[in-house]
Amino acid sequence: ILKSQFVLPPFLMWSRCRFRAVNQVLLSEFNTWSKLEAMKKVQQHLPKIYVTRKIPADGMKILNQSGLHCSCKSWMGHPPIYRESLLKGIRNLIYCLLSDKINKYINKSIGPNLKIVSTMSVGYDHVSLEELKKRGIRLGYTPDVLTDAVAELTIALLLTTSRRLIEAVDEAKNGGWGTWKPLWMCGYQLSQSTVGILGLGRIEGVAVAERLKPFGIKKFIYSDIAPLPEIAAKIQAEYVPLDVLARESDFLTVCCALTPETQSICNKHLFSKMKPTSVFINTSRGGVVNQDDLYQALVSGQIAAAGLDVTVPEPLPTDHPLFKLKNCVILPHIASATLSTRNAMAALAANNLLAGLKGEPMPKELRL
Ligand SMILES: O=C(O)C(=O)CO
Repeated sequence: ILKSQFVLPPFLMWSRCRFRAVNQVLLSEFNTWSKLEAMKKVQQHLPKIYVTRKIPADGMKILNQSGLHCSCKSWMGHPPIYRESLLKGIRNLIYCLLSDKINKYINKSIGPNLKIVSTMSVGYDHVSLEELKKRGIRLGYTPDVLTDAVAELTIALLLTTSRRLIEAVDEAKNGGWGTWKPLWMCGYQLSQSTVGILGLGRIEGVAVAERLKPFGIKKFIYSDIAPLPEIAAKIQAEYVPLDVLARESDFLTVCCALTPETQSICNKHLFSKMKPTSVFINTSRGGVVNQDDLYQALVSGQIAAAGLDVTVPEPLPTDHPLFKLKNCVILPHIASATLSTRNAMAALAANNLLAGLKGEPMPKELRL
């Protein structure tokens, strides 16, 4: 009894305290749990943005600071997002890149939830417009902001190819540079030349021509689905059929978008019409060129040289025959790759997405 008198009261006190403490913990846990559940429910109904790659800072900043109620997930891996992750990740809004195929398979697995696609690119050949239209999905893209960067690189690629700069640097490094020789490393000159532009509808064509003009070009000619007199007037370019473009151009630069009409439009028929001194440049999409035909045209001397910033596939396998040719310069799709342009593209794509989320007109929306 003595023992229990001494032992019991503190035990009772302790157990009462313990009960209260446990009760409080349980209560607060219950509160936290119900808050979490409530948050989960709210989250479930929030619009969900899925960003398919680490994007330039300006774009992410706009998404993070939008103040809009939405949940935003990103694929942070360096290689492009895996198809399975893309299918799992996306729900209502996708911020994607030109390397992500948004086609019927994606749309099927997402069902009716997908509302907005915003691509950080001017090209949208990786997106199935038909599928988007069928499902009432809106599409934002990024024209204009990359025009200067693409035009600058087109000029750089054209000069590198026509003046054989890669070959010349290799020769200088590797002991091929002997005494000065009158006909060694001769290339093709821009002054007094005819420049042909395939696709003047996109403003890259005009931007390229404006930059080439100071080189003393004799004549600009262009081909497109139809004459574009207003645009052509800016650079005094003459509209010609495709065959004439091929026949007369000393430099033929491809600026058109990849569409079913332009798929493989640069093929053996076109190359066979070109001069053996002509230089072919493509900074638009690899799909506009039949690469086997281009290879044959280059090895047979049907055309002088080619400069490509785009290929099929991308990346082009390192053992591809085109890499073996000295008269073919291949860049890894870097036409828009300047920091300011990539940030501008990222910001525009973010603003397109947020405008779509608010149900407002996008700054740059493709009418489907
Ligand atoms: O934006 C595009 O479509 C590009 O190809 C970027 O270089």
